[in-house]
Amino acid sequence: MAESVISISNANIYQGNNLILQDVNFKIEKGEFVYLVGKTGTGKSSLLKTLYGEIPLKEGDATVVGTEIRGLNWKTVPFLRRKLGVVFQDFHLLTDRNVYENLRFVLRATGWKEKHLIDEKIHDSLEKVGLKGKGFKMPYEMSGGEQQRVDIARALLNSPKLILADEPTGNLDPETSNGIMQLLLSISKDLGTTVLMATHDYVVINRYPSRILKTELGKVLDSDMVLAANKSE
Ligand SMILES: Nc1ncnc2c1ncn2[C@@H]1O[C@H](COP(=O)(O)OP(=O)(O)OP(=O)(O)O)[C@@H](O)[C@H]1O
Repeated sequence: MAESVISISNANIYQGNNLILQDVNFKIEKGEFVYLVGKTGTGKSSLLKTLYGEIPLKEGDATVVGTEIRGLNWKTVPFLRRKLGVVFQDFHLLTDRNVYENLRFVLRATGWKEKHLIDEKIHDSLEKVGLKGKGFKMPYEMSGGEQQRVDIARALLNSPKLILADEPTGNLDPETSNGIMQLLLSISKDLGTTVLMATHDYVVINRYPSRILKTELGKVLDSDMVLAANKSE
């Protein structure tokens, strides 16, 4: 039987007291690449934040890379964060330190202490995103595309089984977006990493078609379910 990396059932997603998404049900298996689309304000980020433990899950159940999301607290969230990587639209890099120090900061915060292991992980991650030897660069010395690659390198540091990406190409020109998409797709294909990626970019989706989850009218719709329903008609 396939191994679900994300399994969410009967979940209601809130922002504070506001119900944003109702009765959310889907599974994502190991190695899948899935888009999350939907009009602005329909809850894509809220869903991702719930999956990485930034918004508490109050109703329903979800298991993400083997961790039960309901009932997570500030003590248990770091265990979840070590098993997944998050990629943001606006990179979230620390602007006062170079790339190496940005990555080292995350490794230290997730419990790594030995310098040679830290150096090895940073080297490997930068190599995977095509930035080998660029650890000395300051974020402001890099293009948007390069900063997004650093953000992805940071997400890869702990060899995660899952990457949650929130509009990772949202601030990039089409050619740079294309490079970032190819990188994310190769991470999914070559490393077997599951990727759930929120996007507005239908050019990207048409170029690299894959399963789509869509937030609409307070629900999450699943292209796999639509295909299955059409087949059985
Ligand atoms: N911190 C917050 N506090 C209260 N409400 C919020 C907060 N962040 C978002 N919301 C509200 O939650 C709803 C869903 O927002 P969310 O950011 O999840 O949508 P989205 O689909 O990711 O939008 P976008 O495509 O613009 O990023 C919106 O109505 C938004 O106004």
